[in-house]
Amino acid sequence: MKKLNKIGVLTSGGDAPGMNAAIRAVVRKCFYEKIEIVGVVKGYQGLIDDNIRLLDPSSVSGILKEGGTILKSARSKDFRTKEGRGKAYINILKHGIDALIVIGGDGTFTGANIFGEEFNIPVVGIPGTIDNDLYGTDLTIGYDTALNTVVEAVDKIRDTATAHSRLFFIEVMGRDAGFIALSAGVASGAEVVLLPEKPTSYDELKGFLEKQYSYQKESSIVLVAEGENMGSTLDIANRVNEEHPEYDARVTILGHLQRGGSPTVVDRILASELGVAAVDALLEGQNSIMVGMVKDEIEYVPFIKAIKNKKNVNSRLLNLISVLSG
Ligand SMILES: Nc1ncnc2c1ncn2[C@@H]1O[C@H](COP(=O)(O)OP(=O)(O)OP(=O)(O)O)[C@@H](O)[C@H]1O
Ligand SMILES: O=P(O)(O)OC[C@H]1O[C@](O)(CO)[C@@H](O)[C@@H]1O
Ligand SMILES: [Mg+2]
Repeated sequence: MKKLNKIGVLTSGGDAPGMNAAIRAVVRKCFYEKIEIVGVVKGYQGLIDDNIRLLDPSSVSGILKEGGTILKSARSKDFRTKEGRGKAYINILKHGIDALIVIGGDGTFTGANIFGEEFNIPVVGIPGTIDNDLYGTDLTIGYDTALNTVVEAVDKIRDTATAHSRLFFIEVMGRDAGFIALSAGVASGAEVVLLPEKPTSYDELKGFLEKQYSYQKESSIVLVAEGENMGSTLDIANRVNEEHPEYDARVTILGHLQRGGSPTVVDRILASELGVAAVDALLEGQNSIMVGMVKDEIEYVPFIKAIKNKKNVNSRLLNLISVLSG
């Protein structure tokens, strides 16, 4: 195994609270192990554009509690091309980088897997995405903070919904995954959740809502994952209002506020553990793997498994929504 003298670290895809805590852990662990560490600014695009700078323990002072990412993030189109990845590799050689740590989601790991195979450079991934849609880790960095943000917002909407006896459709993030909608739904007492993993028909939804209305509930909340199957949340709510004007339905789209804010304790600890584990993995000669946390143990999960294997939504939680919404 080639000696590790210099590691590069980057954040990629949607930012997630706790990415900074992970960067800090990687940088401080490298210092501890006497390995040089450089930060790549703006994800894979920064590798292509040679936007690379030296980091030291003081460059990560005070960032543990900060949302966003000091290294910035990007969704790089160029990295999807062989030519772009070729440019990235030239810059890796230019800076003498021996291995990469990438912090991001499924897309980031897909890119890392291709790059590692093309150029034979060791890459280790740290799961950082609010979506929690990676197999091989119980939680991804940022998910817990996003959940807390969503629940705080839904609680507030519940106050006004109850005051006016209204139905609210609240859209949360999750292009392809319903983890945020489901867990936040249980934690905020949502009456219905709409998830991409469990397609619901309009008639089923109508049936749920009619049942709720017949109970004379003070308010009802439908938490909608953005990737659910029925189309736009506004269209669903408009149709419901046309057929049932008495529900007086309203729509709130929580949007990007879910990605910001200071990370929770859970995310800070997870990010610190996985940041250190990623450097350990490289020192052990690991390659093309994600470091995950399963039942409080660090696991090395091949990128291909983390991306391709399906992490199932918790059917117990789904059942709770219908049992407890009465
Ligand atoms: N097939 C691919 N080939 C090369 N690079 C890829 C590929 N898929 C994704 N990437 C790179 O990874 C970046 C991040 O992926 P993506 O935008 O899907 O976000 P993500 O890592 O899944 O995070 P999140 O879902 O939380 O936003 C892409 O912008 C692109 O640069
Ligand atoms: O607006 P952007 O940055 O493209 O990101 C939106 C997407 O990113 C995610 O938040 C994940 O980071 C998805 O749930 C969402 O669909
Ligand atoms: Mg993703």
